Amino acid sequence: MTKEQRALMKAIVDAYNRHQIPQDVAKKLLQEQYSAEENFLLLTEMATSQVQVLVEFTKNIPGFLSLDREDQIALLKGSTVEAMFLRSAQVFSRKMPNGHTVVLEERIRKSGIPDEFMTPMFNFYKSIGELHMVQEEQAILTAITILMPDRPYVKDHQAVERLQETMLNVLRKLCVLQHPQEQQYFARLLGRLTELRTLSHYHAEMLTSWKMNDHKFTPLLCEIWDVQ
Ligand SMILES: CC1(C)[C@H]2CC[C@]1(C)[C@H](OC(=O)c1ccc(O)cc1)C2
Repeated sequence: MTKEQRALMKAIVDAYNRHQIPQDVAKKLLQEQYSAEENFLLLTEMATSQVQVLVEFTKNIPGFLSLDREDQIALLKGSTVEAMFLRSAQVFSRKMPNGHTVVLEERIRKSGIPDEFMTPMFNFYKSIGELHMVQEEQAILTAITILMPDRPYVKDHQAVERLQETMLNVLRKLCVLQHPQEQQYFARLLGRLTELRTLSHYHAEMLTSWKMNDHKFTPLLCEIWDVQ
């Protein structure tokens, strides 16, 4: 890896680690009681803090702030769901002490999310867990997800493509270094991004079903996902 690539990777990993989900949200998962209403409120708090953390992380991706302003918004709005699932999959499969994972899974299952959404979501978490990504890979893969040139309403495709390509080159080298025995590891990582897209489709349905049951979202979530 060249000096620049190592510097880029360090900048992204530092940003990824600097912006963590506040501990109080994670702690609350263990404390509050188990009513569907309480669970929904906790997931709302979790989603809101995840979006805040993602916005801060994105602003620290080298080159992002020099993109066209409207394209920055388009990328954030288009990638938040996928980046959120990717991050929670990583949190789920690694960071969280075992107790939390079981509790979080329990709360998610009992928060009014339609069952047909549960299976794909937890399958995704498992498939991410099985990859045993190092944190550098997680951080760069998240940046790659955010810098997707084909998001709706992106005007300057080229500029986003150039940034994403730089990240892809770093990730490819990193995968060879970190998983020398697995030839296709890099390809498998990118394959997860395809799986993520199907999840964001389910997510839209999840929001609708919550909306139908008169659940309230926070202003930030309404804004980022165009929910009125
Ligand atoms: C772990 C998850 C990624 C999975 C279950 C909780 C999440 C944080 C996310 O929740 C929301 O999107 C969400 C959206 C609006 C709302 O009011 C509550 C949660 C979906």
